[in-house]
Amino acid sequence: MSTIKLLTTGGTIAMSHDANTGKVDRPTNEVLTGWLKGTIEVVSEDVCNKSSPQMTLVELGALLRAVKSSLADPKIDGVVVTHGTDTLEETAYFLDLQLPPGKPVVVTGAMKASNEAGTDGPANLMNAVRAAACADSRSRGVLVVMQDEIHAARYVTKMHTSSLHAFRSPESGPLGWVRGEKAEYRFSLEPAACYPDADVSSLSSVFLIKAVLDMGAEWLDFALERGARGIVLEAFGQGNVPPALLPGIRRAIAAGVPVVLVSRCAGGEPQGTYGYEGGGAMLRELGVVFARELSGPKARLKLAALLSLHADAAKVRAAFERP
Ligand SMILES: NC(=O)C[C@H](N)C(=O)O
Repeated sequence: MSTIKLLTTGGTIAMSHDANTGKVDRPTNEVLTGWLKGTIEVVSEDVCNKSSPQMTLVELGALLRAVKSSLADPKIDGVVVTHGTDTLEETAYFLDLQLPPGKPVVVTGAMKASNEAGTDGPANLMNAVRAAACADSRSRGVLVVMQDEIHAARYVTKMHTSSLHAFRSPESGPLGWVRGEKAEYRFSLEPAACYPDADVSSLSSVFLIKAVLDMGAEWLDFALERGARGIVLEAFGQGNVPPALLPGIRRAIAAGVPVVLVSRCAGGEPQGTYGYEGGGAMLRELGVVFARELSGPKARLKLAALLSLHADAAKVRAAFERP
């Protein structure tokens, strides 16, 4: 029988709904071990007990250490992390960036509290444990299991505020499904670069700025004044911004602050297609780095990881141009 390490961090999967106040609160990770009794060998450890908007680099650091030491234990075949869904995709990608290929690591959560009718927590947890116990889940990067779908941390995103089918991968679709007791994969990903020695502690100095219609360069200037070490720009469509942003982008690049561009669109990759003022072709010429399929929050994590490794402009570009 496989042995899976369950690392709990809180979130709705560990919360209950209070009928008197109508609030979902009071995380208690014990509920998780109760659901799993007798189904598979699971050893659990509470890393923290927070809702996911409250997660910080302190908890992420503790989680990474707990995952690494679990993976190093020869008795452990795979790891499942339970997490609140709001920032689940960031934590899953944070782990993905730093864990080399090997034993499965699966992140899951729930959209409904543990005592709500139709709660998805038990099924999500069961499926995550099954996926982690499956040898075919090895070396696929960190996986996210919600419902019976298996997603890549690199692509998955929370697309709905409350639906049980909130997690989707608009660019790739799920990699596979948990059917019965087994994980079945339909697609494989190109292996992504991994940065085991990275340290994302500079994350707060990597600013994420969203392009909106008729905006000016103030947010870029604000970021530079606040000592930004990197800027991720969530641009329109194929990678275009309002022309008024251009002076701010030029100032950032001249100051040695990398500007990494992602798209506001949930699917597709930004490209240097348009040659007009503010278009992607012009941004490329200015030295803006295009981040392929990553979302803004994930590109921010990757840029912080690269900065911690003292990556220069050429290395930042090369790292974002491949998965
Ligand atoms: N469904 C959830 O887990 C949402 C909750 N606010 C959290 O992220 O902790």
